[in-house]
Amino acid sequence: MLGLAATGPLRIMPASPLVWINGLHMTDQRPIAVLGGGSFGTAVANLLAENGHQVRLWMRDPEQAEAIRVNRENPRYLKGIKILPAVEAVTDLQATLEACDLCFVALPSSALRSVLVPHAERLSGKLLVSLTKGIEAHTFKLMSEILEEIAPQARIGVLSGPNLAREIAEHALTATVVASEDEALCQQVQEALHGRTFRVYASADRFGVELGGALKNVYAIIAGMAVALGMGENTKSMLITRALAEMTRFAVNQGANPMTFLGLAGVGDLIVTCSSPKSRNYQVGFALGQGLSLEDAVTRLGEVAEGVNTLKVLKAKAHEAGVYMPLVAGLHAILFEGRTLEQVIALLMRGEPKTDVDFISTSGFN
Ligand SMILES: NC(=O)C1=CN([C@@H]2O[C@H](COP(=O)(O)OP(=O)(O)OC[C@H]3O[C@@H](n4cnc5c(N)ncnc54)[C@H](OP(=O)(O)O)[C@@H]3O)[C@@H](O)[C@H]2O)C=CC1
Ligand SMILES: O=C(CO)COP(=O)(O)O
Repeated sequence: MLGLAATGPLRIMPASPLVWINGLHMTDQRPIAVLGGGSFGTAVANLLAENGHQVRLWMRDPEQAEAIRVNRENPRYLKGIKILPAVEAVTDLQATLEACDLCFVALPSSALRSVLVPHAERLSGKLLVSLTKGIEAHTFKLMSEILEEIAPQARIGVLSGPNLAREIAEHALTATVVASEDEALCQQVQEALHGRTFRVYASADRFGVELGGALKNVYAIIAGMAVALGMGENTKSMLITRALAEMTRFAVNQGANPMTFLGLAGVGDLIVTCSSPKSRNYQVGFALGQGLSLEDAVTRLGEVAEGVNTLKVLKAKAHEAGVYMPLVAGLHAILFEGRTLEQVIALLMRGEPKTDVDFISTSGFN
């Protein structure tokens, strides 16, 4: 059986069912796995299928898999989008991992570890690419760090950028970033996903790219809240710009490259998530701004909004690291410390004067 672990340069040609090895094309291409049958997993599975790949879309719920098999649609998470015939909805994770070498992981951050730990041995030597934009509670680990811990013999990367699942599925022109220290992995992911409407850039800053995707969710909650409260465009612009300053300041403190935050996975993803009512984190913020409790806002959404958990762990980590993050502290105070919005706004606006662009310098944590 031919696999990605074969020796020599290996290229998966886009829009072709052929695998190229050392200049020869072969037809027994291994399928690609997408783990997680939510909106993003489904959208990425369709992209891969459009490029000529056989895809195993793994999900835990047999009823949802059956619905996809019968109706060629994911009615719960991506209603109205036709799922291509090359996407096979499956529920046997062991068989999926045995069949595939390249695996995209689109599970919620709360589930990734528990789903994959029982299969740790099977992950050895595979290419594992996390699509998940979250941080593990208690450990503050990013998803690729968890993958690395579970499967030290695997090759690890992340994919992140301004990538609303529905827009990808509807073929809005979209760009993203694959990030890994493993250049060959980046190239393989680019070739597998690059297509007519989806462009994939590469980066070696896996930590920065992944952190950007996780952090921006918190600010999207704030942006949604601001819109629900009828705040203007000046406010939105101030929020996004100061959010970028704050997240970059934190990321630099943690060892990321600040330049990454000027790219698609930094400011790009921050803009789309803070501007679009299609973002689930924005929707949670909007509901909070309408007066719903956090619990009701999350229940009404019924989908993953990673920013809520990220807020909790980020507030604690920023405190521990001594990084100034007033927006994170303010949202945390409203959601978990019983402060009112008015109190927090007053505190933020009347804080001591600061310098504008201060966050690139590792010494200027103000
Ligand atoms: N949607 C988007 O636009 C984008 C999402 N992402 C990231 O992708 C990740 C997944 O989000 P998304 O696809 O949107 O999520 P959705 O809310 O659309 O779907 C969640 C999926 O996760 C499954 N799931 C939940 N818990 C478990 C578990 N314990 N074991 C197995 N499967 C589980 C759900 O299955 P079930 O129905 O059985 O509960 C469902 O298939 C998130 O980290 C998100 O930040 C990244 C970029 C864009
Ligand atoms: O990450 C996303 C867009 O890039 C999706 O954001 P939400 O999880 O808030 O929907």
